[in-house]
Amino acid sequence: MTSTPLTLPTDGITARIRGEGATPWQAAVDHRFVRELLAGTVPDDALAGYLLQDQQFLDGFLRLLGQALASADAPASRLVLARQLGMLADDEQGYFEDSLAALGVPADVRRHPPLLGTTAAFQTLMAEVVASRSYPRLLVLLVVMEVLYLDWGSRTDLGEPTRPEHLGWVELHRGPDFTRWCQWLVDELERVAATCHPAERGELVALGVRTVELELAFFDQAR
Ligand SMILES: Cc1ncc(CN)c(N)n1
Repeated sequence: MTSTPLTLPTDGITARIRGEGATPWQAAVDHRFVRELLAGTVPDDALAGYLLQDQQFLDGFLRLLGQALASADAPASRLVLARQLGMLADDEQGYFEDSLAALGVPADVRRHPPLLGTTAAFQTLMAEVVASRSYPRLLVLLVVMEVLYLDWGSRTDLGEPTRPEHLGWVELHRGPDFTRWCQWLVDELERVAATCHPAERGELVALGVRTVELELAFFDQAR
């Protein structure tokens, strides 16, 4: 269940983050919300509540990606990040709009959703890392946020949902394009972290584990 469709160097920083954050990582990938989403049994109010929070998370995530683009040390990296930003603005934002409408969330709630505690904590963490402009730190957050989602999205042992609101969220987090993006993020973090001082690598691992813990809390908040 903790396997990943990615190739991770066994002695790399990604493996260290996954190792030191193994308990919350595994709990998130096997969360009740994930199991019900993949089985197609998640209650509408739980999914709507989660999506209202995640749409606010997306705004911080876009800033994170935008700062990574600005901080990247190579033009080729900027192009990869720019393509992903475009995908999120089109496909992911479109999914939110269609699904929140299909779930019957009133327009005024969609416009002014409540901001819950873990979402606010995520926004604070993302803002802190954006302000640092540190490409390795930005990559740590992106790797955890994306690879953890790839890990649950790639599970095949929990069923296959049929409703578009369920399947759409799964499809955004699995498959060849998302896997390629996650592998690129991992490779980029490994490349950049290899040039960091060992003490800085230790700080990056701690930042990664803190992010894993917030991912678990985000699912707990939903269900
Ligand atoms: C909370 C959270 N973490 C990660 C992802 C994947 N981009 C997400 N949509 N939401």
